[in-house]
Formats: sequence, structure tokens, C-alpha cells
Amino acid sequence: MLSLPVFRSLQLRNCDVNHRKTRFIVLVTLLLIAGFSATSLISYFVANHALQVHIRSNTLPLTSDNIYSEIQRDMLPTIIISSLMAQDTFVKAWILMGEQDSKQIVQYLKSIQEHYKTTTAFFVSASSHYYYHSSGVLKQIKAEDPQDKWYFRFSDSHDNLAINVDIDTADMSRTNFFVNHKIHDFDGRYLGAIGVGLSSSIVQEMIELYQTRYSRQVYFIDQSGNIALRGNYYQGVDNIRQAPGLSAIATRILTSPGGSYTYQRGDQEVFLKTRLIPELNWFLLVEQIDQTESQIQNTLWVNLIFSLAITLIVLMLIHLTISKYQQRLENMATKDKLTGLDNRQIFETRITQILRLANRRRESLCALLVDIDYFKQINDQFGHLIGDQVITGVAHFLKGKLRQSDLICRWGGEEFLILLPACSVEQGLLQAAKLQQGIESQGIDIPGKHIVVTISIGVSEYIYNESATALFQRTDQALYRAKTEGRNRVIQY
Ligand SMILES: Nc1nc2c(ncn2[C@@H]2O[C@H](COP(=O)(O)OP(=O)(O)OP(=O)(O)O)[C@@H](O)[C@H]2O)c(=O)[nH]1
Repeated sequence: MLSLPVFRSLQLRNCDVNHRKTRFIVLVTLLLIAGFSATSLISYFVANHALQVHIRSNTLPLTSDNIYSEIQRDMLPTIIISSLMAQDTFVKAWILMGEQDSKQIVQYLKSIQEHYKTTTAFFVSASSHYYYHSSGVLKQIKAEDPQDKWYFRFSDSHDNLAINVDIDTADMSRTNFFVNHKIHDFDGRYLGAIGVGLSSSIVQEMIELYQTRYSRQVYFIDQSGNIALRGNYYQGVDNIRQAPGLSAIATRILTSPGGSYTYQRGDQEVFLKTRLIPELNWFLLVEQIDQTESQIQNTLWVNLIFSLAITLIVLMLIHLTISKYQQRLENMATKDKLTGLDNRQIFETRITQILRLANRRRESLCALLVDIDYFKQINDQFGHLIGDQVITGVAHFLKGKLRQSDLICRWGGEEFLILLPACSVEQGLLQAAKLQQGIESQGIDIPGKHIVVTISIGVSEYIYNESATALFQRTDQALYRAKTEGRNRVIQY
């Protein structure tokens, strides 16, 4: 018979197993979280860096090249027209002939404007200072007129070509993108400035188109860093030397024909690609705000949520698997393998609780010790396997006749112990008689056989404050008497 310390040790072992299980699950959780977080964060930083490098070294230069090609396509024709006008022999001859008939040059400028669909076409004479326009002779320019300063600045410069954005002399309400070309006679003497102009709104529309097409900010600066051309939505200052962030790299931008930069505008990081456009003598600036971080941050969150979901699934699977195996181990430790009844070890733990309850409530309790009669003969006659089936059959029979609250366990080889809580000895004897007579009349049916089986039962009533061992001993003595008095009977202690 097992003593109380053994059962206490069973309970402790159970506690220990649960503790280890929790520790294992916590450890796996930490490992999974650490692993997933580390891989997600590493991927985040690597992707962020790779994307930034990609934008700086591929996307932005490609955009800049594309925009440059588009500028050449969209604006260079205007430059070429001005250049052709400056080489025109009719124009040179007309000037050299003393600018006789102004209608001729006006007609010429008108046909240029109409044919090439420019906004304006003009010629300013170096000798007469007349401003000829497609609509007539507009005025005589004067060095002191601020509006005419462009001409004298251009005449004094060494450049043959100058582009500027200025108020249209023919229509003061309009700003034009002027392409001015110097015109020389056949001996290289300076004759004046000739060229065409496009409405700056057309040029702005072009820039906005580039911006929308490439989702970048596009603008032009002249050699001094002044914003020469920009889209309508440009919100920066007039010179890059005054722009926060940009001012620090302004000199580098203006002294290099092209480059890639990164600068900080407020809390945003901006990628910048610059390139000199020799035909305009301007720099093209293409900017992109670094949004890689926020895009990749979203991916990081998705990754982490996925990782969390996977961690939870893995933990659930681990919990279920461990619980299943724990349940199986518990069954192995607490159940009798042959009959499926509780085994003797676990039964005694329950007995302690039941006896305590009976003591507290002052309730009666009966113990029945059941033994199959002449079981050795059954084994000898039918073999051990049939013997096993008889034990199982008796166990099922007994279990089937008990209440939900009654307890039964396999006590030994062919012995069963039954506890009947809240049961007087009279009721216990009645129940024992029912079991003994029931099995005798019913026997045990196994496939192909009917075996007549009888049982002997010892019955004893629990005495308050009595130990479980004392109760078992008395019940055992009653059973012994049932055996010695002829078997197949119920004897009360
Ligand atoms: N088949 C089988 N036999 C078992 C098992 N456990 C014990 N036995 C056998 O059961 C027999 C019990 O024999 P005994 O203790 O002499 O008792 P008995 O033959 O039933 O005689 P009484 O109890 O005096 O009526 C022994 O031969 C054991 O080997 C078991 O799990 N399976």
C-alpha cells in the first residue's frame, strides 16, 4: 500500500512539470520574438539603405537624364530658331542696308513667330537701338530704362546666347522665357540681339509636367544660384544660398557640372541631383524627398505583425502538443492501462480529500474491496489474454453500476477498491450485494465466449478521523473473511 508522502510527491511532480512547461513556453516566446525582431530590423535597415542608394545612384540620375532629354526636345528648338535667325543673311543685309524699311523686318519676325508658334519674336539693333517686334517697332531702348537692362548686359557679355525670364516688352502683363542670340555682320561686327520668346507659363507647364511625370521637384537655377525657372507650386526661396539645408551645399552645386547630394529640409531628408545644361547655361535641379523610410517602416510593421501572428500560432501549437503529451503522461501515471480505471497511486490522493470532506461534513462513507473468485483457474483454463479481458469486463461492469460520485480503482491484480461517499453501511451492503449478484447472473461476455464469474466483496464503514490505511485494512479483513467463508458473497467488517 502507498503512503501519503508518495502522493504528495506525485502532486509536486505535477507542479514541477507545469512550471517547466511555462518556462519552456516563455523561453520559446522570447527566442521567437528576438529572432523575428532581429531579422525584421536587419531587413528594415538593409532595405532602407539599399533603397536610398538606389534612389541616389539610379532613380534620380535617370530622372535627371530623362528630364534633360525632354528639355532638349521641348526647349532646344527655341534656341535653334534664335540661332538660325542670328545667321539669317536677309536680316544681316537689312541691318547693313541701314534698317531702311521696318515693315520688312517686322514681316520677317511675324512669319517666324507664326511659323514656329512662339509667343514673341524680336530684334534689337545695336546701332539704332530700335526694338523691332512681330507687331511693329515697339520702342527705342535706353540704357537707363531698367526694363532694357537685359540688352546692355547681354551686349557687354562674351556670350553669344543668353536666356532670361523677363517681362514681355510687347505685353507688360506677360512674363516670357527669352532666348537672345547675338547677331554679327559678315566681318564679325556686332549688329544687335535677335531671338524668340515663349510665354513663361508654357515653360512652367512643361516643368510641372516633368514634375508630375516623374513625381520629383524640378527647377532651374542660373550660375549665381537664382531660381531661374520653376513650377507654380515651388515654395522655396529665390536663391539656393538662402535655402535652409541647400545653402550649405550651394557652392558645391554651382561649381560642379553635376552631382548627387543629400540635404536636410526641416525634418525631411532630400535627395538632390544637379546637372549643368550648357545650352541654357543653367543648372537643372531634381529633388526627391526621402520617403523610403516611411514605406519600409510600413513593411516593417507588416513583418512584425506577421511575426507576432506566427509566434502566437507556434506557441499555440507548442502548448497544444505539450498539453496533449502531458495529458498522455498523466493518464499513464494515473490510469490503469488494462482497465482504464484510476490506478492505485492516484486513487489514494483522492481518498485523502474524500475522507477529509466526509470528516468535515460528518457524512458516512463506505469502502468495498472486490476480488474475482478463483481467477487463477480462469487464467489457467482460458489463458492470460482471456484473463485480462475478464478483468476488464468486471471493471466495466462495476463502473457501470456506480454513481458519478463513487470512486473505483484497480487495487491489485484482480482486485478493485470502491469508495461510496455519502453512503451508510446498509446502503453500501445493498450496493455490494447488487454487484455480487449482478456479476454472477450476468457473467462476462468476450468474443466467442461466455465466462461465469463470481466476486467476493469486503465492506466497511468509515469511522471519523480514521486513517485511510486503517479503513483499507478493515475492508481487506472483511474480504478475507468473504473468501474464507466460501467466496461469492458480501461480508461486512
Ligand atoms: N490475466 C491476468 N492475470 C493476473 C493479472 N494480475 C494477477 N493475475 C493473476 O491472478 C491470479 C490471482 O490468483 P490468486 O491470488 O491465487 O487468487 P484466485 O485464484 O483468484 O483465488 P481466490 O482469490 O482465493 O479466489 C494469479 O494467478 C495472478 O497471476 C492480470 O493483470 N492479468
